[in-house]
Amino acid sequence: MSDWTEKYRPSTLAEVRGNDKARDALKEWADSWEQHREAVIVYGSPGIGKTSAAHALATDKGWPVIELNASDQRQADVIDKIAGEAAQSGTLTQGSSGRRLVVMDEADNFHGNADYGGSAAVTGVVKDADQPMILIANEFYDMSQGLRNACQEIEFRDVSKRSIIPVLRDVCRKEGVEYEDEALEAIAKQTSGDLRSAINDLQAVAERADRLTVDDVVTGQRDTTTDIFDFLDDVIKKLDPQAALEASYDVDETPDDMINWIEDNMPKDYAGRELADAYGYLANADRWLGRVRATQDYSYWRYAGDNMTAGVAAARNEQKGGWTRYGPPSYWSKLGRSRGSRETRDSIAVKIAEESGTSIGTARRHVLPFLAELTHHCKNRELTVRMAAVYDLDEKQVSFVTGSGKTTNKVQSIVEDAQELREQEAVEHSGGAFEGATRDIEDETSEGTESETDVDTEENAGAETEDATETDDAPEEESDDGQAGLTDFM
Ligand SMILES: Nc1ncnc2c1ncn2[C@@H]1O[C@H](COP(=O)(O)OP(=O)(O)OP(=O)(O)O)[C@@H](O)[C@H]1O
Repeated sequence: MSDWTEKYRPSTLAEVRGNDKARDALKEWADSWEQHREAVIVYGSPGIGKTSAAHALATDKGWPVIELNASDQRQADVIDKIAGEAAQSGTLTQGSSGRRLVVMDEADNFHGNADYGGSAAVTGVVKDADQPMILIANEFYDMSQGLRNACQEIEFRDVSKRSIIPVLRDVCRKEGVEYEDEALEAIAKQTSGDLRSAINDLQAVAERADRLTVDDVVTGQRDTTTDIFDFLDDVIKKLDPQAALEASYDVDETPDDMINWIEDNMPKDYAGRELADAYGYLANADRWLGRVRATQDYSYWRYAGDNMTAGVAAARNEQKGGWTRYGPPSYWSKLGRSRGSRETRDSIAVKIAEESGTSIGTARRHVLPFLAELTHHCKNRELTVRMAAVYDLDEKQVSFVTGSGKTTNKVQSIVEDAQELREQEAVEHSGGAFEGATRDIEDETSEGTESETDVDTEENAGAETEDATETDDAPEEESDDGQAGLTDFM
């Protein structure tokens, strides 16, 4: 079955749903471009129609599109060249007033890239561009001030449930899928504003059931991983190195996530020499990913990709068959997929760091996976409540750590109980149960290296040292007052 989000991508602005004001503003920007000649930043959450709107606008105006992608067009000269071409071909073309619409995706990915001249180069291009240019971004304030000042801005908001449901209904009718209204409601609700995910979920459920019912939707988890399972089977068992590499282009995972999937599943089929060789390739891939993080030069992704796909396939030296139960990488499956989940993760790490006196990096890399394991699906409710209380976590954060749905009563009631516990403890003044435990982890694991700088801002670093001294006064074990410390549950 083809991808419904592509099949039903709006082709004209009129088909872009739920963002009428933004849509009109975009049209107005384009119509008046000859007068103001400014670029525009279109920003908002993923999957709400920003890219679609840009392309639909181009169709409506009869402007051919030139696409720039921030992750592979990092260096100033590449950007200059392409923008130059856009400008040039524009003046040579007949019809459509010779205009080209330059669309730059992921325009907020340039930040912190000063060494490469990324942000400055884009700002330069934006100022000099002789063509209408749309920059698409998730986070407006992740872009440099210079860039923001040089552009107009249009915010796309999350698509409301009220706008999502008719889109889903339409797709069902066109696909001849029968549905319960409640099923569509449930999909719209669980994807909170992200229309692309809603359509994806709809398709996933429709592939399993003849008639969509609420039960199908509620029991069927978000089915975004089907592809990766097929892909794992291909890389690990079937394809030659070249084909394995090519197969990876169709998988909707970043190399950072993909390596975790491969690393966790490959040993289920590989053994001995081939296992050792495959790990060698994964180690190479990991080194390249490290270089990407250090330099923000995303062109290195391809070397990481080569190693983790073609390399792993090349390490295979005997026929593989049968069916293997692949699984999502334990902890990583919950992380890093999107900016949203990274932000949630980092917000939790900050709280852990503040409470426990660890660094934010340690909190994220070592404490958080540990908490995730212990509170998995809130099975140990008491412990989950304590965790939520100690770190003052909200529903979103609890659901992130435990992997339980945020809207379930379970998570809500845990957060309520945690709140109560906090209030009680404020009265009793009895210190955090997790402090000793997280400090132990810090002691065992801290290597002092901090290559990721995304959340470790100076402000946070300040908080870190302050809290570290506080924690030193805290007792190592906390169980004597009847409140179990984290270590007591292990
Ligand atoms: N407002 C919308 N109206 C109609 N369809 C939409 C809308 N938003 C999203 N979609 C559907 O979701 C798909 C993805 O949307 P699109 O790529 O435009 O989102 P985006 O906001 O640009 O996301 P990203 O920031 O991840 O690129 C579209 O192909 C379309 O099927």
